[in-house]
Amino acid sequence: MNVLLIGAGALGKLIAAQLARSGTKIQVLVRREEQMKAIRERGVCVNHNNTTYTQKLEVFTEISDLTPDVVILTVKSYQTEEAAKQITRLCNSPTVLSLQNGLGNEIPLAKYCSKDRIMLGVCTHGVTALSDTTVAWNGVGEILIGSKRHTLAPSVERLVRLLSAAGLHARCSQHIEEDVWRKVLVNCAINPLTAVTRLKNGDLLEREDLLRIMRDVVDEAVRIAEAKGIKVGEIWPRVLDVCRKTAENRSSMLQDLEANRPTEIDALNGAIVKLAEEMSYPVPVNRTLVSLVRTLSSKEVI
Ligand SMILES: NC(=O)C1=CN([C@@H]2O[C@H](COP(=O)(O)OP(=O)(O)OC[C@H]3O[C@@H](n4cnc5c(N)ncnc54)[C@H](OP(=O)(O)O)[C@@H]3O)[C@@H](O)[C@H]2O)C=CC1
Ligand SMILES: CC(C)(CO)C(=O)C(=O)O
Repeated sequence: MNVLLIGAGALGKLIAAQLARSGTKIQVLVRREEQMKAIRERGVCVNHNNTTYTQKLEVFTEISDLTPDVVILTVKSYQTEEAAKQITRLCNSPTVLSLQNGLGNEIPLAKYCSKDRIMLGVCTHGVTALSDTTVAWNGVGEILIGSKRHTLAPSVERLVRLLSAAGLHARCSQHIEEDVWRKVLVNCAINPLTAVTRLKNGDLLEREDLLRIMRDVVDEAVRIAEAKGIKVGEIWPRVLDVCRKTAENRSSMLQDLEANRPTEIDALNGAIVKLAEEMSYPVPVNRTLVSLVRTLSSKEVI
């Protein structure tokens, strides 16, 4: 099976390196010549559990001659459309797996790829990019893969086996929409609040006032999920558990703000607000956090 991965950031480099190391044929599409040259020269270096390995990778900036069976998308949610357009330039019609966080990544994908070939994934590994060629794999998690249409493309079970053989703990999910929502709800509770306060995830647990805000974020967002017919179950204990297990983390949204990069707020709390508007449900706490994060990430704020 040929796999093409688009986006060699933190998560992409880890997945590509682990797959290549375990013998899967994987090609990687990046968008900068500079990164392509660096990976061709030095390979990708993965730091994990006080050990380091380096893996050579096939890397390109041009997609046109490739014929992958599966495309794995590991760009940020706001980069999906640009990446999806590139998929149309492939010679074939592969299965496309989004491993991105957030709601609605499949919408721009569906403009360019057939819906029955779009698969969604939920990834709970924790990876930080240290450079264009180096990542730190800080948290071992798992990858769930499924389809909103409940029918898995034939290549998916094979991909799940390859990801598992690569040490990435993958499995198929029959309820991927619920799984995506559960992760989104946790990210909605933790990410914007850590971004606004500049606290680590674990610090949120120390403050009653912040816990109350998180609880309100979750309650509002769970109502939206339920109104959409998504059964998410108990989310609050999950939020507390993730805060405890990732206590020393600076959330991805906080890191994005500090590095002056766009954040994924629109695919998280922003998506909740959008759905709430469509249904005329009030979500004041989510709305406030979206405004604060957007303001902080606008160029005018120092
Ligand atoms: N990091 C993690 O631990 C986890 C991340 N996720 C999710 O995975 C997604 C990716 O996250 P992460 O890896 O951290 O993000 P990064 O910003 O580190 O990586 C995104 C990469 O995509 C590249 N890219 C963007 N557009 C294109 C394009 N059109 N063609 C080729 N490459 C492109 C970027 O290139 P450039 O460098 O040139 O900007 C960048 O290298 C997000 O949705 C995130 O929420 C989910 C679970 C865990
Ligand atoms: C789970 C959590 C909150 C870990 O930091 C995360 O996914 C993120 O930072 O985006």
